[in-house]
Amino acid sequence: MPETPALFDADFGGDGPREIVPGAVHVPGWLDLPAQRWVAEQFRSWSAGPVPPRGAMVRGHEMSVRTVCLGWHWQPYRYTREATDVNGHRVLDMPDWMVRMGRRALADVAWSTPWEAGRDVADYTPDTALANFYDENARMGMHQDKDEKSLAPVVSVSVGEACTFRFGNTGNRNRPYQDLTLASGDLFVFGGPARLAYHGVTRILPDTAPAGCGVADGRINITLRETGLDG
Ligand SMILES: O=C(O)CCC(=O)C(=O)O
Ligand SMILES: [Fe+2]
Repeated sequence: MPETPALFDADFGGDGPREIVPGAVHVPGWLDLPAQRWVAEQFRSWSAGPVPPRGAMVRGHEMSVRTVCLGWHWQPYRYTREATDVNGHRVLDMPDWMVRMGRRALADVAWSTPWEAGRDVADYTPDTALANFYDENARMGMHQDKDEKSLAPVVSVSVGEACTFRFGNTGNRNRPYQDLTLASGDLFVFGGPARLAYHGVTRILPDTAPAGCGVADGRINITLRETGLDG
């Protein structure tokens, strides 16, 4: 009798979920064009304030990626309600649609690893979103998302130009890693054994934004996270 293929076999085919390593799943084309345009429009409205996108200062260097945060403001290496490293204003609230989007994402990748006793997809409640903008020269070095107290999965969506996304291991920023293309509309989820894997963006692929995605130049990426913080 032939073996039943596992859900995330490499030959799962087409544009379905692909497991990159255990706990990390890529879903190409998860958002359709109208949804991508809508996300791009939301990004533009957040950028109008109260806290504008900024390149965070990391060890004395301004990041080439510009970030605007919702719910909680991230700065190296903590979360605050006020953007004390920008203009001191409180960031916008986390929109409900993002919580729904996060739950939908976990459901669509059939997330089944509890990150805490009794916690699962139905009560995934991301309370911060880091919305990044990459121009064609922006990069993000290999790092771990480890300023959250919660080990709930990170849900990432991208709109605009594609990038080369490097997803590595939990031990260090070097090999083994895999380079994959994250294109407009793609979903990427990492949690469980991959939650603290090093990852980064090595380059933006010019002229790859699909017509009608709402972003002509550059790339928007939004990561939803649970901070595990109170108040
Ligand atoms: O742009 C991406 O796809 C990844 C962003 C990221 O790793 C982060 O914001 O921590
Ligand atoms: Fe990250």
